[in-house]
Amino acid sequence: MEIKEQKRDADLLRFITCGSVDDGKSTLIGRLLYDTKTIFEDQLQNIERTSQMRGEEYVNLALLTDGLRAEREQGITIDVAYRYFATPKRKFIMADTPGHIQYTRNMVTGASTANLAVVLVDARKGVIEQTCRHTFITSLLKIDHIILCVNKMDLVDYSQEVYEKIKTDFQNFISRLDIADVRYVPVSALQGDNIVNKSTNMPWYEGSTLLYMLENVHLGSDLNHVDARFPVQYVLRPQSTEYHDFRGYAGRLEGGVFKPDDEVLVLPSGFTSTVKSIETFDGPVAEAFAPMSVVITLNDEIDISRGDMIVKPNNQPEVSQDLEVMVCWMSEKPLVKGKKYIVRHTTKEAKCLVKDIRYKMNINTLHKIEDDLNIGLNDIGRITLRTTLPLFYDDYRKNSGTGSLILVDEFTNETVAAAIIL
Ligand SMILES: Nc1nc2c(ncn2[C@@H]2O[C@H](COP(=O)(O)OP(=O)(O)OP(=O)(O)O)[C@@H](O)[C@H]2O)c(=O)[nH]1
Repeated sequence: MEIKEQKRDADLLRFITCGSVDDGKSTLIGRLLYDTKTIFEDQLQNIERTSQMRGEEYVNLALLTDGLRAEREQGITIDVAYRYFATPKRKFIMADTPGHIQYTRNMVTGASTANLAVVLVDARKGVIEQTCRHTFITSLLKIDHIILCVNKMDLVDYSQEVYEKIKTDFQNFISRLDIADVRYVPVSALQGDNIVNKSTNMPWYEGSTLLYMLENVHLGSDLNHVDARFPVQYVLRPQSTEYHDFRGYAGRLEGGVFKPDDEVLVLPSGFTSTVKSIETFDGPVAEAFAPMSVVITLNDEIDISRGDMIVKPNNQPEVSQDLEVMVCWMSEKPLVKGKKYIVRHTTKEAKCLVKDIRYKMNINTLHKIEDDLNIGLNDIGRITLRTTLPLFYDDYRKNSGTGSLILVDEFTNETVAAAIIL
C-alpha cells in the first residue's frame, strides 16, 4: 500500500508559479495549457475571439487564467486557484496565485503543499526584490526544486548575454539559501519559446524546455511515513442505539502509519491505549498513513477532544507553550509586540502573545535587521510566542503539517501571518 502511494506521488507534481505583476505568469500558465492541449476547444475559441476583438496580434493566453480568476473571485474566500493538467508522463496541480499586493500571503498558501516553484523574472528587469522574496519564502517552506524562468526573451532579442547575467545574479542570491535543486530556462511565454516546444530562436541554449523539466524532476516521496501524528478533528459519538458503544476520532494523518493493535499515546493527557480499528469512507482498513482522512477507534475509553493528538509512545512531537517561529506577515496592520493573536495549529486553536520580535529579514541581502523591528505587510521576521495551551509540533523540515501555524486577529478574524516553527 505504501509503495503504491509513493508511486502515485511520483506521478503527480504540485507546483506554484510566482513572479511580480506583469512578469507573465498568466501567459505562461496559458501557454503550458495551450501547448499541451489541455484547454477545451470552447475556451480556446473564446480567448481567440476576445484577443481579436481587442486587436491583439497573438492569442492572449493570459485571458485563460484571468477568466478563471474572475470566476474564482466570486467565491471570495479562496486566494489560490488550482489548475489540473496532465501529459502522458505526469499529472500536475498548479497553484495559481494572483500577483498583487498580498502576494506573500497567497504565495504561502499556494506553496505550502508544492514540490516545486517556477519563479518568473522579466528578462528586461532581471532579478528584483520580489524575485528574492519569493525565492526566500520557497526556501523557508522547504520546497526542494526551483525553476527560474527568464521570460520575455523576445523583448531582449533572445540575448544569451542577458540570460547569463540574470542566471549569475540569481546564483549569487541563492548560494546563501538551502535549496537542493535549481534549474534555469530562457523562455518567451507569449511566443511559446522553450515552454513546451524547444525554441529555434535560442540555439545557444542547450538545456531542456520548461515542460520537460516539470515532467522529469525527480520527486522523492515528501510524505513523512515515520512520525505518526493524528490531530483529532472531531469526536464521533453517533446517537443511534445500534452504535451506542462507538466512539471514533476523525481527522487527517499528518505523518506516519497507524495500524490496528498499535500502541498509541494521546496528547496532552498522556494516556495510552491501542488502536481498535481504522475506518474510512470505504470501510475499515488495515493501515492508515498520511495524508489519509480516517476515523480511529481505540480499545480504551479515554477523554479525547478536538485539538488533541494521537501519536506513538516511542515517537513524540515537541510539546511547548513557548515557540520560536519565522513569520510571513500578511496583514496591512503591522505585527504588534505584546499583542494577543489566535494561533491555529493542526486542529488546535489557542491564544498567544507575541513575546519578542528578534529580527526582521532584509530580503535582498538576507541579512538580519535588528534596529527596525517593524514587521508589516509582506515582511518576514523571527519572533517568539507564548501560547495559552501547549502545542504539539515538529520541525518544519520533518513535517510541514505539524511544523507550521497561522496567526489570526482576535477581533477581525483576519489571517495575519503564516509561520514556520523553528
Ligand atoms: N513580449 C512578451 N510579452 C509577454 C510575455 N509574457 C507575457 N507577456 C505580456 O506581459 C503582460 C503581462 O502578462 P501576464 O501574463 O498578464 O502577467 P502576470 O504576471 O500574470 O500578471 P498578473 O496576472 O497581473 O499577475 C501581458 O501584456 C503579456 O502579453 C513574453 O514572453 N513576451
